[in-house]
Amino acid sequence: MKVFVLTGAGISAESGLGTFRDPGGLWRRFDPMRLATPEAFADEPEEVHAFYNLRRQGVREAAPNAAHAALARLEAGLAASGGRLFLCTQNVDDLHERAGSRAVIHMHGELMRARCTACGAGRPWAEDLSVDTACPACGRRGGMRPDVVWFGEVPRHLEAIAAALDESDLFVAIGTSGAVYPAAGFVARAREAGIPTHEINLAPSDTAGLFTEATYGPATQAVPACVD
Ligand SMILES: CC(C)NC(=O)[C@H](Cc1c[nH]c2ccccc12)NC(=O)[C@H](CCCC/N=C(/NCCC(=O)O)S[C@H]1O[C@H](COP(=O)(O)OP(=O)(O)OC[C@H]2O[C@@H](n3cnc4c(N)ncnc43)[C@H](O)[C@@H]2O)[C@@H](O)[C@H]1O)NC(=O)OCc1ccccc1
Repeated sequence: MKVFVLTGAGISAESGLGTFRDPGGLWRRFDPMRLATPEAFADEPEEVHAFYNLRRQGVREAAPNAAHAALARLEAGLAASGGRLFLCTQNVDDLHERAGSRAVIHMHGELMRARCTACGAGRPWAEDLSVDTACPACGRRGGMRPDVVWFGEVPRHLEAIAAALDESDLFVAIGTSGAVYPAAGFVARAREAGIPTHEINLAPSDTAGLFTEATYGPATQAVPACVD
């Protein structure tokens, strides 16, 4: 059995990491166009660094929850039975890995990594960034940025994602509102290919109508219930 799982901010909500669009969500409190675009970084780098330093601190202090752990078990179980889990996340936190998941595709990048816009070198990065931070590779200051995908930038691994999606036997979306593309378009692609689709979410998402099955409830209860 080949299972494709797409996760969003909802799977990390019960680990204390805010979602984006829910009441009190990040994009309800901050303007994404002023913080999560390359233009914003060019205009107000210190403001963007302050925003991501705050979120990076939140990720350091968070712990994976029962939903992350259930997916790590599913990965091992499918591998043991000759199948495969393809775990694609929109999340920039590292809670899937810290729960024991081995193969995690971060289509929107990783907050615990930084990249130099001058030489392109990327590396793990757990501390704050600022305009004075020097790139350990080329030494240039002011070019280090969070290694995440901002609005208007091309998401990562799109070819591998499309290939895995097309050959999967089941598509599952967990904790995502279906508001951001191209990720929000995956369920339609799976449906067009005749692949069964299952939504696991606190409430119906913007693309709820495209799923053949749905389980609604907190991820820490719904995901283990579906996996075990
Ligand atoms: C706003 C939207 C309309 N805009 C877009 O989609 C744009 C533009 C666009 C492109 N195509 C379009 C088509 C139509 C319209 C617009 C577009 N897309 C882009 O710019 C993308 C880049 C988008 C990536 C931006 N970066 C993020 N994050 C990283 C940074 C950062 O984190 O700061 S997006 C960010 O928001 C996205 C959505 O958030 P969710 O994870 O779904 O979270 P949300 O809060 O919305 O929902 C939470 C859900 O969980 C549920 N929930 C809550 N608690 C729980 C709980 N306890 N248990 C279970 N569920 C729970 C809730 O009910 C809710 O449903 C995530 O992807 C997340 O990564 N790039 C691109 O298109 O490049 C070109 C291209 C594309 C393909 C090929 C070639 C070229």
